Amino acid sequence: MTRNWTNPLRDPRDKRLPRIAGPSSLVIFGVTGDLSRKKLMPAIYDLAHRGLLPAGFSLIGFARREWEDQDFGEQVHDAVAEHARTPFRESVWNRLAEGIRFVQGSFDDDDAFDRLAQTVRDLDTERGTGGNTAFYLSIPPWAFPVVTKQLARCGLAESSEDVWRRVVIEKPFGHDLASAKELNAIVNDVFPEESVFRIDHYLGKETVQNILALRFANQMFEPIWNANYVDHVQITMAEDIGLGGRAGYYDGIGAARDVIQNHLLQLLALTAMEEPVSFDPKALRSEKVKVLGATRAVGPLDETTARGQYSGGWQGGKKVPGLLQEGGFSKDSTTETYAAVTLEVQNRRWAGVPFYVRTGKRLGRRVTEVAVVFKRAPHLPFDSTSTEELGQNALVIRVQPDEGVTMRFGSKVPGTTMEVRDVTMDFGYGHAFTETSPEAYERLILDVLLGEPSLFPVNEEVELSWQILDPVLEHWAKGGSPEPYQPGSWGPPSAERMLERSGRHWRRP
Ligand SMILES: NC(=O)C1=CN([C@@H]2O[C@H](COP(=O)(O)OP(=O)(O)OC[C@H]3O[C@@H](n4cnc5c(N)ncnc54)[C@H](OP(=O)(O)O)[C@@H]3O)[C@@H](O)[C@H]2O)C=CC1
Ligand SMILES: O=C1O[C@H](COP(=O)(O)O)[C@@H](O)[C@H](O)[C@H]1O
Repeated sequence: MTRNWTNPLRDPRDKRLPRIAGPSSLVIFGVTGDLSRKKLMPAIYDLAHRGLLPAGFSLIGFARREWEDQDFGEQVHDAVAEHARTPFRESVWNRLAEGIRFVQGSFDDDDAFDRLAQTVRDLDTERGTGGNTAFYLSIPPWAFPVVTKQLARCGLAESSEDVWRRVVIEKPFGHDLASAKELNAIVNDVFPEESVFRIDHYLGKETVQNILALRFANQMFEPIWNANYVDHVQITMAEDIGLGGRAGYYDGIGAARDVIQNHLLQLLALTAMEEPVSFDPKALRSEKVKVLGATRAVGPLDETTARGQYSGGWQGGKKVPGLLQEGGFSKDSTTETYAAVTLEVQNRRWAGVPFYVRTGKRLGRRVTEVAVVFKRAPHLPFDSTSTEELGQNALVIRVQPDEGVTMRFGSKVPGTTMEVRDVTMDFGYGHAFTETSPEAYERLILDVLLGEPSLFPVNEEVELSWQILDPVLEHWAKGGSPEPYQPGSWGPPSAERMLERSGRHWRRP
């Protein structure tokens, strides 16, 4: 017997309200993993709490542990208690718990997948899920093909007119262009492209979606959003945490594959693309494909890129290990934890404008931002001493943690002389809105259940992103070890030199 989750106060005709998913269940592979515990299970609870899950919604965990449904339920409970964003409500939890099931097995275990297929059928009968099922592959990238093939073998990948089946694949999708193409072929052999949801959780962030609103809902930015006015763009994703506990995934992958190939190139695409004719998923993706197709890494690569690895030292008053001392990393690992690349979008709008992208672990602070830095005014009718403290105008999209937008420009310093100094004007989500942002995974899981594809990159985007990055990765592969950098710093010295060569500097956000 299932109960309805829908909020009776909601008017289904109100277009501003999020849609509620139809009858369905979600299977998570890798439920004992970091992502599932910190993000996926809490996001499902948050969706339930907001009344956005359908009656009879069911959650199936698949993992190697010898668990019963109840043990898995306890794991979900603990993850929710620790990481959910909405308050814990017994009534919400009880309804969610009714639909929690667990299937024990490993990826090469045919019997386990057959049991999974039976569980999906049982849930349709018991809870009215309609057999509609999304399979979330929150597992190491090497396992994407094997799990996809298992789903095909046991008939779980087959949709029909009445029943949908969707697969959600985490990143990184492949480790270079050739392997991404191979993986796409395997996945598309099993699931039609419209049933494949490749996750890039940055696209689920409000502040990232706001890039398009900022650019295309306003008149004042677009006229100057081009090479005539923009000097360069800096895209930064800095983290202060290290990689303790993540060696199994990260060693051999590194910062560029982990983050630049996906999140940062998506940020670049949204910043640089042309206006889509509509917000229809096809129109949106086609503009992203065009801009990624025009993007190249600029050389000579030993001057225009930088690659580093954090060493041991002091960070925030605490002694922290270097990457080579973190558990599970090989003692001679050449995996980079810092990567910076110079890119150019080779079209009329952006010709000659460098896009500098960088990411790193154990940096000075956690911050993600897109900074569009403008050219200097062609003429300054002031004494040179009056403008000593005037920098370049900039528009900074603050993705996180202090979400908002900053505009930097020169202003007269109050007083009897004409002195101009940089000031900033801020828009902050916390001040401007009473509404809270859903967590990225919450939005994306809901979109999967709704079959709404706009926020998921298509295979062409993934492949073009590898095409951009591959020459850099090949160059680095020839070059030996990454350069060490101090924890709490802003990366290796080569990253500073990379910009200094053109008289520019990285921002210190
Ligand atoms: N963690 C994060 O912050 C983010 C992760 N991602 C992506 O999410 C995915 C998962 O990452 P993460 O959670 O960190 O990885 P973890 O290493 O923490 O988890 C991997 C999961 O896969 C399971 N697993 C591994 N091998 C098998 C097998 N042979 N049979 C059954 N289960 C198996 C593990 O089970 P067991 O416990 O039995 O080993 C575990 O549950 C990756 O693709 C990653 O790129 C994306 C964005 C952020
Ligand atoms: O995809 C990833 O993202 C996280 C950072 O996510 P954020 O939303 O907190 O910015 C990063 O730590 C991880 O290495 C990477 O796989």
